[in-house]
Amino acid sequence: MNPLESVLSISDLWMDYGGNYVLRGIDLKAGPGQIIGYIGPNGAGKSTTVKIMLGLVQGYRGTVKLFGTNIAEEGTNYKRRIGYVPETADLYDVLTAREYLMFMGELYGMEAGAAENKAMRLAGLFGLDKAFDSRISSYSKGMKQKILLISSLLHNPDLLFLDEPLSGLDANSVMIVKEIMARLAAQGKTIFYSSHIMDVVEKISSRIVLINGGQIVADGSFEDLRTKSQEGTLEQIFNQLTGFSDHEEIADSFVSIVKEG
Ligand SMILES: Nc1ncnc2c1ncn2[C@@H]1O[C@H](COP(=O)(O)OP(=O)(O)OP(=O)(O)O)[C@@H](O)[C@H]1O
Repeated sequence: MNPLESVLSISDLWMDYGGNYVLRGIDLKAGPGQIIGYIGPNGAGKSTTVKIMLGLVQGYRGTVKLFGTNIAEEGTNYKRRIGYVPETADLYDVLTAREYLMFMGELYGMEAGAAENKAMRLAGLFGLDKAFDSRISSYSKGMKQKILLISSLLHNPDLLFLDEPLSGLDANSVMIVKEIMARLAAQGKTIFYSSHIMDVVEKISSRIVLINGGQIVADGSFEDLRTKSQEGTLEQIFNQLTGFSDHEEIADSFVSIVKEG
């Protein structure tokens, strides 16, 4: 198999909800060591693509292969090699971090003691040692996000789906997580990174895939995209490729309505 398709291969992926097409022929292949910035406007179809790959959404047309296996034909074994940080997570927040992470580790097939030990050391590196036995419901937004990141990585997955992984993190933690991602990619992990924070995507992605209206409208390194679009920043490229130039007009109208007596 071509190493550049060996982790993930999506061919002609279509998905509709009651006749409303949200994915229109997505073709995407990825290999080890890539950090793919998967971006697009709200409702473009990013989460739907990711949820299909995770086996959470059925009823699509096309072929999705992970690690060379068609996910429609295999059981759930391939999921052991996947980690996922969802945009909004329902953490079982009556549990403590220790209980939650042990539970997650066991779901991924880890032995309880091994999961506990690894979770405790990872939480310590995120400064969560003192809170490790407190209920997650008492955690701040950033602390919860750190737990999600740990739980996505506990089983050492080869493919990571991260949806706004830096959400709620302070500047120091953001730096740590960016470094972690770069190191994981250097070890051959594949990272699928969805975010609306364009300057971070621009910096950390080795490849950027822009989806609009359920179709891929750009795929390449930031430098490739910049050369093609003749724009300076990823934010400008994003606006150009999604045909958006009305921000000032919309802001004017918004503020004038706000000002109404
Ligand atoms: N279960 C569902 N039933 C009906 N429509 C859905 C369902 N899930 C998603 N959609 C629609 O599919 C389209 C794509 O949604 P999706 O969540 O994939 O977008 P997204 O690119 O992840 O957006 P965002 O940036 O807002 O997270 C949207 O129009 C959404 O309303």
